[in-house]
Amino acid sequence: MWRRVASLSPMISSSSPSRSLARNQAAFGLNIRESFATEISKPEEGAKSPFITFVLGGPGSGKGTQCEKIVETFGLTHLSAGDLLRREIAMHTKNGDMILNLIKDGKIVPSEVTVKLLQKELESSNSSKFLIDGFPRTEENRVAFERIVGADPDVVLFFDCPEEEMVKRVLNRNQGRVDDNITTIKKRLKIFEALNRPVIDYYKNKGKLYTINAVGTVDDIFKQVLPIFTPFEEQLKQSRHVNPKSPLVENSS
Ligand SMILES: Nc1ncnc2c1ncn2[C@@H]1O[C@H](COP(=O)(O)OP(=O)(O)OP(=O)(O)O)[C@@H](O)[C@H]1O
Ligand SMILES: O=c1ccn([C@@H]2O[C@H](COP(=O)(O)O)[C@@H](O)[C@H]2O)c(=O)[nH]1
Ligand SMILES: [Mg+2]
Repeated sequence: MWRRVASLSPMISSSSPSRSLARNQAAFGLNIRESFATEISKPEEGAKSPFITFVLGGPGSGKGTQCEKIVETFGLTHLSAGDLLRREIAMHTKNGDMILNLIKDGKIVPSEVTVKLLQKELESSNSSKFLIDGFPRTEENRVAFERIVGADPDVVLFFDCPEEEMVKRVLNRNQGRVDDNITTIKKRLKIFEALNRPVIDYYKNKGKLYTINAVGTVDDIFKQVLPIFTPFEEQLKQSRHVNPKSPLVENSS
């Protein structure tokens, strides 16, 4: 579905993003002029663009939980950026130790690393509809994805949750994550406000953002998610659905 078309370096021009954003990113150890040579992919000639949903929200806002329900119902392929990074740690790849140290500290992994992991998953998948969970974390991530992968999201979900609820959920999560402790959570919340808010605002201005009140039961929250995908039903139907219970599966009789 995808083909590599060019290499890119440097990735970000000096004119974007804004100076205040640059200061924010620098404060959290990011280098907005980070330049790297990498491959740009584009959907193959004649192929339909994939349907991409970005799933945003603070730590513990319920992104992963709601993604599971979206997958069950609509058959999108779930790509969690955090899970891909944790897999690198578990597999002791060359970036594993660096990723572990950043995650422990609640910091953002360089765009090149995360975008390449996502790109690999997108390119090797037979699916044409994706839920990209926990990405982009920063404006730099967003620009890197657009330029390297060559795709824009169709939908951006933002799970809006008060900090104290997020902290409570993360501390009760019990999945053995190295970043589920109060010290790291405080850092992640700060980084979320400073670096992810501008991304949320960007998609709001583009009319692509759907804000969901993430307080309530999992099912109540999903009731807000369901109608967001209704206008895309036809588009989502055109690709194969993995779940036979999906309301979007065409009747085979
Ligand atoms: N609506 C909800 N009410 C109460 N608990 C919830 C709700 N949704 C999810 N949880 C629980 O909160 C915890 C965090 O949820 P989840 O892992 O889905 O969040 P997340 O946004 O993916 O977090 P992270 O960014 O840290 O990966 C989990 O233990 C999950 O079971
Ligand atoms: O695009 C990304 C996604 C994640 N990270 C790092 O991983 C942790 C955990 O991410 P979750 O989405 O909460 O699973 C996050 O705090 C970052 O340290 C990243 O750098 N870039
Ligand atoms: Mg998650």
